[in-house]
Amino acid sequence: MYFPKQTKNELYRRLRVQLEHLKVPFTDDFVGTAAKSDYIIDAIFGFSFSGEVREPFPAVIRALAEGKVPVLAVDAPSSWNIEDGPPKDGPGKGYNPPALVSMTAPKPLIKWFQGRHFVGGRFVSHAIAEKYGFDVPPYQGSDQIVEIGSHGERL
Ligand SMILES: NC(=O)C1=CN([C@@H]2O[C@H](COP(=O)(O)OP(=O)(O)OC[C@H]3O[C@@H](n4cnc5c(N)ncnc54)[C@H](OP(=O)(O)O)[C@@H]3O)[C@@H](O)[C@H]2O)[C@H](O)CC1
Repeated sequence: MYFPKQTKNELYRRLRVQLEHLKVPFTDDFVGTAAKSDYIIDAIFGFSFSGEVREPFPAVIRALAEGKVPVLAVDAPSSWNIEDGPPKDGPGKGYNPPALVSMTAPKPLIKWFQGRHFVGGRFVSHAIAEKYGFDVPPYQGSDQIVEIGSHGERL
């Protein structure tokens, strides 16, 4: 777990405590640890991301973009704008990870995404989906994710 910046958000503080109790190892060296990893989950930036990538993240985003280790991004490849998609320059230029999982519903940036796309969030009821105007994808059996194609079809 690379978690360089503590936020005041109580949920993230609790997440850290939970991971420590589970003995999940933490690292300050993202680039070195990433190079030795089999897989990376990118859940750094989502809705809150705006502007240029600030320290200490440029090297992290560059390593994600240029590394050979496969990445699964959560909601947004970090450095992408939720509405406008991938950055035209900066450390995230050219970053298009092989897989993305959209929590609850895909975000507008999905238009630019070229890898495998999954939707997760089976906890959303049909009533809530109807209220906010999105489709609940066809989850199979007890699956918590479903793979969705570029035209919204189940794969
Ligand atoms: N937020 C949610 O409800 C959910 C988020 N999910 C996933 O979690 C990650 C992170 O999502 P995000 O919403 O972006 O999280 P935070 O509000 O904690 O913000 C993270 C930090 O981002 C920093 N930030 C913003 N812009 C920049 C920038 N240009 N350079 C560097 N750092 C930046 C911001 O720092 P500040 O200094 O501005 O405080 C925050 O600390 C993501 O993967 C989401 O998809 C879950 O999916 C569920 C719901």
